[in-house]
Amino acid sequence: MKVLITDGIDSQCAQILKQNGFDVTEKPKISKEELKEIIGDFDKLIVRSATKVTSEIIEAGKKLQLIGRAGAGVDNIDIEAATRNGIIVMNTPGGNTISAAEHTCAMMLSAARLIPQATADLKQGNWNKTKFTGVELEGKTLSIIGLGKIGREVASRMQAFGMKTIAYDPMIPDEFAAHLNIELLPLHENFIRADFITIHSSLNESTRNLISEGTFELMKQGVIIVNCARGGIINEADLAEAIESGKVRAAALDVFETEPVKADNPLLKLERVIVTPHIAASTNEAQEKVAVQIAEQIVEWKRRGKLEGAVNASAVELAQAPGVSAYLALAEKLGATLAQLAPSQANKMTVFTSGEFLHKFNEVITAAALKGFLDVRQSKDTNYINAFTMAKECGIGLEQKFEKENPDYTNLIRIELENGSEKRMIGGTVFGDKEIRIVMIDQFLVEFKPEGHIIIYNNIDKPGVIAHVTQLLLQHNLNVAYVALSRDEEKKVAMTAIVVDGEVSDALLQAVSSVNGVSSANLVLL
Ligand SMILES: NC(=O)c1ccc[n+]([C@@H]2O[C@H](COP(=O)([O-])OP(=O)(O)OC[C@H]3O[C@@H](n4cnc5c(N)ncnc54)[C@H](O)[C@@H]3O)[C@@H](O)[C@H]2O)c1
Ligand SMILES: O=C(O)[C@H](O)COP(=O)(O)O
Repeated sequence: MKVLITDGIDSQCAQILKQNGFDVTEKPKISKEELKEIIGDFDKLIVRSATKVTSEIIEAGKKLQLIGRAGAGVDNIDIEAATRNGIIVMNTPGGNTISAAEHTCAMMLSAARLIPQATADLKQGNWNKTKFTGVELEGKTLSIIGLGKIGREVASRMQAFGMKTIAYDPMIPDEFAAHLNIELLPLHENFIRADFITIHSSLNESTRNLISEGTFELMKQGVIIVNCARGGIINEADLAEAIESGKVRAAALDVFETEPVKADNPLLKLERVIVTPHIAASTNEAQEKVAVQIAEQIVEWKRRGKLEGAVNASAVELAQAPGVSAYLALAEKLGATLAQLAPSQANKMTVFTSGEFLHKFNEVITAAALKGFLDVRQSKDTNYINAFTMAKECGIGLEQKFEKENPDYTNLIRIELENGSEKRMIGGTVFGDKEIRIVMIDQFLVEFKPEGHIIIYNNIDKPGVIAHVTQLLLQHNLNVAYVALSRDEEKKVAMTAIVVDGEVSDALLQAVSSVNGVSSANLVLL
């Protein structure tokens, strides 16, 4: 319950958290050295864009469970490192959308009409009416790169100015854009057709340097460019050149490759560039909204386990769906059982789900199976956030498959683990709401509750084997809770799972393995 708040986050954030029993420390101007030194004491960190939550900070945050971003962009947080360490990263979608959209429109109008330059000039005592001749927006084509929450708000506002809106966003369907009166076009066509371009995508590997030397060549002479999304999406050196050459008439920038922007940045020296210091979200309204939103999201998560705004925890979000928890418990047990049955070198896992209900939970079921498996196989903590990264780091190849209906079970989870030629398989289901059962191991159909100390062995199907084994259990004073027997009549082999009421010693397991006809005996602890 210890939360560290850095950057200037509205006081309502701390207030709400304190009212809900959190122990809050506010350090608005913390250095990266101090952050590294103290982060180990906190389980939650809340930031805006100034604090760089690097992998170094994340590794130092031994108790960290959650990094909250009071805002939209999470590019100042090393999501990969957070995910590897099982830490939830959440932002506040929508909290500052309107402010950012309004700022973008203001920047576009200012760039078109040279308002900041004219203001500065007039304040110096001049009266230059011709120097500040601008361009109209009416009838011009505006290209929106990134048609997310802010992009859409900008579109509707600029349509009111009579602009034609086109856009590029690989995640948005044509019909959705058409419904907003926006024509979705390939990226290069946006560049070719636009009179104005505004950027509203996140900064990611596909958008870094999205606008650079080669793309300026495609653009119309005299295009106006606005970036209130993220520095790094437009290559600053190339933009400076394009402005100097006249290709770009004007640029309006709220964000920069390096922030705070350095005084010698060539863009700052260009008359046709207008700039603001990353303030698109800096309104009283937006700051209140994101502060309250992040605090409430954290309280909801802690109080009711409800996860909202997480950017790296889709499996955790799915795990909250009604009816799925018993299947997750089952998947963990199946993973843990397989980890104890299969040879240690086995490294290719396939998780099969069948049944209509399980279809949409494939991902979280796989995360649960991996958690169960890795909890047994390795010492690091695994959770639904880092399960996939952990599996990759352990060299486990992973496949998820959805099978057709199983004739015997409405919903079934099966996991296969392979090691070259050898393959082990385990399957289970849930009876009613919460009765979890293992129902198959390899080719054998069984049925037992995966709980406690379980001896599982294969044997030649002949008289006397079970009698011999139960004799050994008696000698070790062990009560049998449950026995599940199954056989492969064709191959004349059998499999037995015996749930016992106490601990199984190595000596007993060795003795069971040595019983005539038993080919392998394993102890499974669940
Ligand atoms: N300057 C500021 O103060 C300020 C304020 C708020 C948001 N932002 C930034 O604005 C951006 C948009 O925020 P939002 O809330 O609308 O986010 P959003 O997630 O709603 O929208 C982002 C959109 O970008 C799209 N996208 C991803 N990769 C793309 C690509 N290669 N090409 C085109 N589109 C791509 C996504 O599909 C998504 O629709 C973010 O970068 C955010 O950090 C800046
Ligand atoms: O992504 C965002 O939300 C904006 O860039 C705002 O950043 P800020 O919270 O540092 O103003």
